[in-house]
Amino acid sequence: MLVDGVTVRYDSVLALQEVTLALRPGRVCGLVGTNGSGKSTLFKTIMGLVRPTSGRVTIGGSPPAAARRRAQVAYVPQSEAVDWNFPIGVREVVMTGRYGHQGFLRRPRPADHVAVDAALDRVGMTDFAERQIGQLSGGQRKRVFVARAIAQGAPLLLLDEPFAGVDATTERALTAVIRDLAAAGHAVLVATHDLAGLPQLCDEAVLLQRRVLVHGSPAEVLRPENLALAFGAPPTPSTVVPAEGDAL
Ligand SMILES: Nc1ncnc2c1ncn2[C@@H]1O[C@H](COP(=O)(O)OP(=O)(O)OP(=O)(O)O)[C@@H](O)[C@H]1O
Repeated sequence: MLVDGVTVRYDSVLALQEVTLALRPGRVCGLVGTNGSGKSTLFKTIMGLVRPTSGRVTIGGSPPAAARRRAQVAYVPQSEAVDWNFPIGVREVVMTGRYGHQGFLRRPRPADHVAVDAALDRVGMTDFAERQIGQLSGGQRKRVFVARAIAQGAPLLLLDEPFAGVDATTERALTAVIRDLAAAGHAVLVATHDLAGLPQLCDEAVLLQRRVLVHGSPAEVLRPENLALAFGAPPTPSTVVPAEGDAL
């Protein structure tokens, strides 16, 4: 996946400026920045939901819309972007990740059910498969949407703040799932505000502030002078260094 010199404007707001980023199979790239720094806009642009003012995105050499039609990219949006009152069960949500595999009639085949069961199992949500999504906790909802992305089997996974509002156990579990997906050859871009968790989660990270301030190893991104560039003031050490013995 290549984001090549992408600039995005919403009327008078310059949300992204000349952003260039390549994601490679088998690697997790963290996306870090303040509120409003353009992270969600970058995801939406990669998905083809927002059109760049200039520059372009290619996924496997194709434009985003074509990549989406071929189920080449899976997107887990921020929770606020989902209508939780929509009457749909957990299993059905995960099955929507299989649409790209089901042809025009969208009739699930045995392989689709196998993929959905495996994905639910992978995120520890098998026991909740028949629940309505509106009856789940915030952390359980995150797991369901990650399961949908897993079931889709897309080479490129985009996760917008999967750890927002989840407890430490769920964050560890989701981190392990994301690492496994990379080990299986997926390219993963994950937005997170959890700086302390970056070294466990990512192979590389990007500091975004409308443009790419730094792109490097987690350790490089976490250098105080780099964080000061993005966040304005040096963060306290506890936000940078994982606590000793914290086996995330
Ligand atoms: N549809 C829109 N119309 C106008 N401006 C928008 C729109 N969506 C986002 N913006 C603006 O673009 C900028 C980037 O927003 P974006 O949602 O991409 O940031 P973010 O890094 O995802 O923030 P957060 O961490 O709060 O989710 C912000 O200034 C925001 O107000």
